[in-house]
This record gives sequence, C-alpha cells and structure tokens, in this order.
Amino acid sequence: MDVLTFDDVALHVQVDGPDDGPAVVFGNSLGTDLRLWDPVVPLLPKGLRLIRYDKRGHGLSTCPAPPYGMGALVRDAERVMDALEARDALFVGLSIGGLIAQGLAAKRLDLVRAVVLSNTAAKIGTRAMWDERIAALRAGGLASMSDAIMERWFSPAFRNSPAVAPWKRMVETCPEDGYAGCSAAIAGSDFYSTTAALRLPALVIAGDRDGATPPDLVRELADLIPGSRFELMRGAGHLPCVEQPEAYATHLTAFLNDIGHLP
Ligand SMILES: O=C(O)CC1=CCC(=O)O1
Repeated sequence: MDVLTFDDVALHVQVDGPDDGPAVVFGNSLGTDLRLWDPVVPLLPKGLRLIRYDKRGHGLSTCPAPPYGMGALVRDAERVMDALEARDALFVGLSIGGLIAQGLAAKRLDLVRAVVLSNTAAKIGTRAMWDERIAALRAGGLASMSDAIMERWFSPAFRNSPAVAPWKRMVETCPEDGYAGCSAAIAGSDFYSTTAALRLPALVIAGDRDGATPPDLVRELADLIPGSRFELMRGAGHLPCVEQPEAYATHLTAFLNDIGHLP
C-alpha cells in the first residue's frame, strides 16, 4: 500500500502502469474512494501511468477534522502529483473530483494539460442544501441516507440489481467526518469565473439519469470552456464509470487519442 504523508493528512495512492507513461490522475466523488475507477482502469490502453488517490476523509486516507475547504482538496491533489512527479497529466475528476480538477487546472497548468470533467458542474447545489445534508448526516449517519444516495448515483435498472450492493456499502462505510468535511468544501465552491477562463482541452461527461448533477447543469459547464467536448451517456446516472465502464473507457480513450496523450 502506498501512502503519502504530509503535515495535516496522509493520502492513500495507487499507481498502475509504467513510471514513464503519460500520466492520468483520477479524482473520485463524495462518499467514494479510489475503487470507483476499478471497473474502468483495466479497459484503458496499456502503457499509461494511472494515478488514483483517496481524498482526505475517504478510503484509506486519514480523516482530518471537518470542515474542509476546496483549497485543501486542490492542494492535496497538487501534493500527490508533485510527490509522484506527475506533470502534464490528464486529470479525470468526477463530481467533487471534477471541482478539484477545475481548481487544480486554474492553479497549476504545469500539472494539468487536459481535463475530463465528469458528472460535475462549476457549482454543485447551494449552501442551504449542503447544510441540510450535513445535518441529516449528523442526525442519522450515512446508512440513513444511502437509499437516497443510490437514487442520485444510479439509474433504476442498476440500483435495483445486485450490482449496487458494494457501492451502497462503500458510501455507508465512508467516515462521517470525511463526508461532512467534503460536503462543506462543495458548499463553498463556485468555479464559474475561473473555469470560464480555462483554455485547455476538456471532455465533459454527463449521464441522462444523473440525480446529483443533471445533464443541463453539466452542459452549462461544458459551455464555459471554449472547444470542450460534451458527451451525454444515455441510461447512466451519476457514476457512469460504474454503470457503463466500457462506454466510459471508450470516451476516455478517444479523448486521450485526440489530445495525443497515449503511449
Ligand atoms: O449527491 C450525491 O450524493 C452525489 C455527489 C454530489 C457531489 C459529489 O461528489 O457526489
């Protein structure tokens, strides 16, 4: 197991592929850890350096006391990439991972040459909505919220199948403080103006059954970035890399090819 230790947090990372391959860094969503990408990773072209990490308060990373700011989450991504000497990478961020991608691209263009912004937006929800979510979390824990979370994450077909069980368990076992801390970071994030100033290749992915970041909101994000590509995945919810890994990997591979980021 690889752990990168910093002054305020220790981050669990997993690297697959050769050290000298083109780097692809993955940022996962609220309540998920780096296993979010397990279905997609084996379907990507060989020879890439695939870097995954558990954001603070999730997976095997440590869980500093909440609340977190988006600045800390962006800094964690930056620290992981600096520590692994991963420059000029494609950053694939899903949901809060997509917020981190936007913040990182605005701050460190030397690290990020292109982004995949998946099931995300320039701003996700309102402060009132996130305050309510944190209150519900503190009142009943994640197990009391997991049915509603599955409704946002997955299409009816997937969430009514046995395949949903491990993903439900993943969110139910997420540290409550980590979930609350990252919820606070989302509540305080608004990337409309910085993302509108980004000039880099971007693929923006939406799912037409996404109950957290609906397609119109994701489309609005794509419209902020000149030249971005927008893909709507039909039948997929908030986590299309889980529901439709083959189609998701096909979109990533086509984008990698277009931007010349293949081995
Ligand atoms: O609302 C959810 O459960 C999904 C979600 C919103 C932000 C994020 O990262 O995940």
